Amino acid sequence: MNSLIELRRQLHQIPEPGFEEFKTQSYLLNVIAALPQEHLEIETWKTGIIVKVQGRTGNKTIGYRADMDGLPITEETGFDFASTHEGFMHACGHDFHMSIAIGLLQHFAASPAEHNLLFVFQPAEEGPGGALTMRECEAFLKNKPDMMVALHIAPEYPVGTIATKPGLLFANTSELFIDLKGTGGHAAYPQQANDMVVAASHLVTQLQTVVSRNIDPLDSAVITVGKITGGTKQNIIAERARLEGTIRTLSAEAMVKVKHRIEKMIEGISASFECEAVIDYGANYRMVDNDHDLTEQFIEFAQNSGIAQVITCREAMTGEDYGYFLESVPGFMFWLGVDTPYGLHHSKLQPDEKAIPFAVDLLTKYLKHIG
Ligand SMILES: CC(=O)N[C@@H](CCC[C@H](N)C(=O)O)C(=O)O
Repeated sequence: MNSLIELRRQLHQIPEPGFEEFKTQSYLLNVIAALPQEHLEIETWKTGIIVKVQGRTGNKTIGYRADMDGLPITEETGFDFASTHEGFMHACGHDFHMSIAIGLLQHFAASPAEHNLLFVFQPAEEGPGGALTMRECEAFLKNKPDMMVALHIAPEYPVGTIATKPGLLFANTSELFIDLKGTGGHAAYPQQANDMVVAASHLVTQLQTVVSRNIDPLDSAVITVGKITGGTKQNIIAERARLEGTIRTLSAEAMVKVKHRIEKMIEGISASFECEAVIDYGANYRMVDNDHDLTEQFIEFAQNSGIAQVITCREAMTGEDYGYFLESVPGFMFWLGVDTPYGLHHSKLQPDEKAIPFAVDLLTKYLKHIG
């Protein structure tokens, strides 16, 4: 199992943006090529990989999905195996997700299950959402699974704990990009210009009222503006500003309402600041909707396994393009405890590597059990 920790550390050093996971793909292909090949069919799709393990009877196919991309974060863990890609980091656990998938592949390539297994190494989870097109690719469709399983690391739970629930687990998401264009000018002559830094500041403040004033308090939504850019120099009034953010809702109706309110606010900003305002919603992820029966069966299995603590958790406002797979194949996702004080997308995220052999053990047993 130490080889899996080493593998995770290798992957951790080469985080790459979505659809640019070239080194990651090549590294994984080499690892997979070293496994017993007799029962394997390996195909690539863009920077992703799909590996089928032919089962003993092959009467059904179970998909296992691991995402591959990193995030534009400068790592501050102090690890001696920290990212070698400046400004990029595996800060959402995808190095763990891939390592666990390889651990399962190692086991089942040597000793196939009753049923077929389809390992889906999927690019671009953080954006723009590789699952949406990968679920339509030939390598996936010709072996379309009867059910799918995936996990996500959870910093807040101890190693040995998993958490999930039937039904809604992760939110609907929409990216949010707003471009403002006014008139630039000399800092000393504001009357001749139309300042987009001021317009953007008003807009960010107004956006805070959408959730508090327009969404049913018993429903939930989030609007986060994670990045603002604007202007060119401290003594030049900014001609342009750009807001980049994300919207999260637990219902499709709330997403429609939030977008409607944002559009109205943009009209208002545009009128009051006499500027152009253009909105783009980027990638929209479907909620992760866990199949009731499969999730309950998995919870029961894990509770009886004697190796896992199981928590029935609440839904989270995180997003996952795995929701696209679950739209066409029944299945579920669960949280895997990795016990670190730093949250997902944090530059100091240090998940406990003991979670890797734990997850491989639990899922090996589960994938045999459901055969
Ligand atoms: C688990 C996780 O952190 N997922 C990401 C998904 C990103 C969705 C999209 N790019 C967006 O920002 O809306 C998340 O931020 O929840």
